[in-house]
Amino acid sequence: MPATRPGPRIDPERLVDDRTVDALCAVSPDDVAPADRLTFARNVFVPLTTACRYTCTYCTFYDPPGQATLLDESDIREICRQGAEAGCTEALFTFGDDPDERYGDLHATLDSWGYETIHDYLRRACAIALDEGLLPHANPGDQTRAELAAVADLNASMGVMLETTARIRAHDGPRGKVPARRLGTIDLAGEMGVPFTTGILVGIGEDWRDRARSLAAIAAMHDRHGHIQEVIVQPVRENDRWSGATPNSETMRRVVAMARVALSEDVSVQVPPNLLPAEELLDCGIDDLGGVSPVTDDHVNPDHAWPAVDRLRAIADAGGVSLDERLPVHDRYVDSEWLSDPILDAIERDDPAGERFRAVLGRD
Ligand SMILES: O=c1nc2n(C[C@H](O)[C@H](O)[C@H](O)CO)c3cc(O)ccc3cc-2c(=O)[nH]1
Ligand SMILES: C[C@H]1O[C@@H](n2cnc3c(N)ncnc32)[C@H](O)[C@@H]1O
Ligand code: MET
Ligand code: SF4
Repeated sequence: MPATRPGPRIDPERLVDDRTVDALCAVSPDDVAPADRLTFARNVFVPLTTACRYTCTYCTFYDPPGQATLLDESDIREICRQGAEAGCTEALFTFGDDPDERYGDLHATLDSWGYETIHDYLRRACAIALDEGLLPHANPGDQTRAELAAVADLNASMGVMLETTARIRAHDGPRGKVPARRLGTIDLAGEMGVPFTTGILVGIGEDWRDRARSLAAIAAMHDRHGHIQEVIVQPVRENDRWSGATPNSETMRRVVAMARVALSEDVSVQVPPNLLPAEELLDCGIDDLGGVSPVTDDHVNPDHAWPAVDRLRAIADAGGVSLDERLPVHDRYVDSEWLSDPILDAIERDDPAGERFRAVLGRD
């Protein structure tokens, strides 16, 4: 049995009352106003390691012990260099949650490189990204305070998908994600003033009340700390490990509208344009299309290619709204209250990367 992941927990049942859930369950797309613009970011996806202590049954990203990959420094540098050359602004570090003791080889390799944990190595990876002219956005799953503190100042923003507050079969067993632990991470990030991305995964066994509760829990986190910059409403997609259907358009329309009503206006509602037809959601309150990559695959959903920016523009045109590029951290967080000196320096520096970052900010 793996040891339970340490760190704070927040019980979602205590955070959200039934009346709020009832009210959100009554929301329909007719209740929301369409946004007047769409934003997106250009990124590279850097899959630091495919080793993971969890085994979410919808996920093909993780590899079992003995088969997991670990990028070395030159791999990381090369991906980032290509991204910067292609005009990207973001290095998205998405990888397995804190690999446990089953992954002996990985820990031996990290040790031989001088790192105690994957979190220590993430700090190095973020430094490489900055050095190559990209802003890091790390998505490392559950975090303790010490782990967040070890990397927060080298990230423009960070994120963890809540997925759902519900207890579902996809997260069952000793290697299942614990919603209270995910909420604990989101809360910690708020306490530490980290601009944060989170979201829900739709269609993994949760019901409508669970969706409402999950969105209301995220809203409660934002009420506490003001740090939620965007909420991703993501449909689960079929793959070799998950044969359940993807949610249909009607479901996605209703859940996006629910997100728009649950969250305050300063929180963006994002849908991933490679996983669903975003055109069908423009009137339900989305205002962001997330990160797309001209260079790398979406390693979590590798069968779903990123659309080109021209395609995003066609989506925006179809809805009669503007399309604006943004940095991984949303504009309203680009100040010294939210960002560390190393990140602000990178944005303000008189070098090609700084110019690229400021040009994107100026366009917004
Ligand atoms: O689970 C997450 N996925 C994040 N994603 C990934 C994306 O939304 C999808 O979850 C994956 O690409 C899977 O299809 C991002 C993608 C971007 O291009 C830019 C930022 C993010 C941020 C997150 C994040 O914080 N958490
Ligand atoms: C990086 C994020 O990708 C999402 N994720 C994991 N597996 C799938 C899938 N089959 N379909 C869609 N999203 C998925 C989870 O929400 C995770 O947090
Ligand atoms: C590839 S999944 C994304 C990162 C992390 N393992 C999580 O589930 O939050
Ligand atoms: S979704 Fe993240 S936590 Fe779950 S198995 Fe995949 S990599 Fe691990």
